[in-house]
Amino acid sequence: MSFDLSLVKRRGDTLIAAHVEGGEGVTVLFGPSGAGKTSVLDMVAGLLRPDEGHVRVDGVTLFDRAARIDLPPERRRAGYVFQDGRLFPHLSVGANLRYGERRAPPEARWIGFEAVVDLLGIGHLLARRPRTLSGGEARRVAIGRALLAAPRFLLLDEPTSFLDRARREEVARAIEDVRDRLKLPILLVTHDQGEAERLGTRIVRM
Ligand SMILES: Nc1ncnc2c1ncn2[C@@H]1O[C@H](COP(=O)(O)OP(=O)(O)OP(=O)(O)O)[C@@H](O)[C@H]1O
Repeated sequence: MSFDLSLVKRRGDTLIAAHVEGGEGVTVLFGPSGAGKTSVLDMVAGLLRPDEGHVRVDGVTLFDRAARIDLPPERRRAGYVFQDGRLFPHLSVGANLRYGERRAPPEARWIGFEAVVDLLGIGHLLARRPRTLSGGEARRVAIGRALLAAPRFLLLDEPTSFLDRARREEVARAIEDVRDRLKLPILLVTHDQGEAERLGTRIVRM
């Protein structure tokens, strides 16, 4: 089992609740704007504290309110790809990727620079600055940077939003490759039904 989540959080007037028991592959959080999908990713990453519940990934407890366990984000080892990518604008693509790699403790590294570059097809972009990339290229680089930090699991927040059809296809294929070749547990947020069905091994409605 990969994700075992039971989360309750009140934010303003909204009560966010999510229950996920997933196997391998991609678990999709699907639902309308404001349902709390990004908040769930933040709780799994350790950026937002749930009011109740637990977060377990591959049998490791990252948070358990009752047992008073609350690992800090850096010990959870999430590869969190935010909706806007958040590449460093002043660094080249290659330097953005190397930044991810430096965050990984050497003994934890399980994938190398060349393997990530090949998997995501970004070798021709290494010298470029983020502002010169297309939306799809930037998303693939952000996924690459997250992978190089040797995550135990990936959190992808609306990875194809604000992209045109061709770029959506490019990013969806990259996620399929990560899913099928790396066997990393992935929690992915979308409000696009087609994308949920295409990428999700299972869909959790919120
Ligand atoms: N910092 C905050 N303080 C108070 N309420 C917040 C805060 N951030 C988000 N919320 C509220 O929490 C709820 C869930 O927000 P969240 O961003 O997790 O939803 P979402 O499903 O990811 O939405 P979207 O698809 O629009 O990104 C919303 O009602 C939102 O208004």
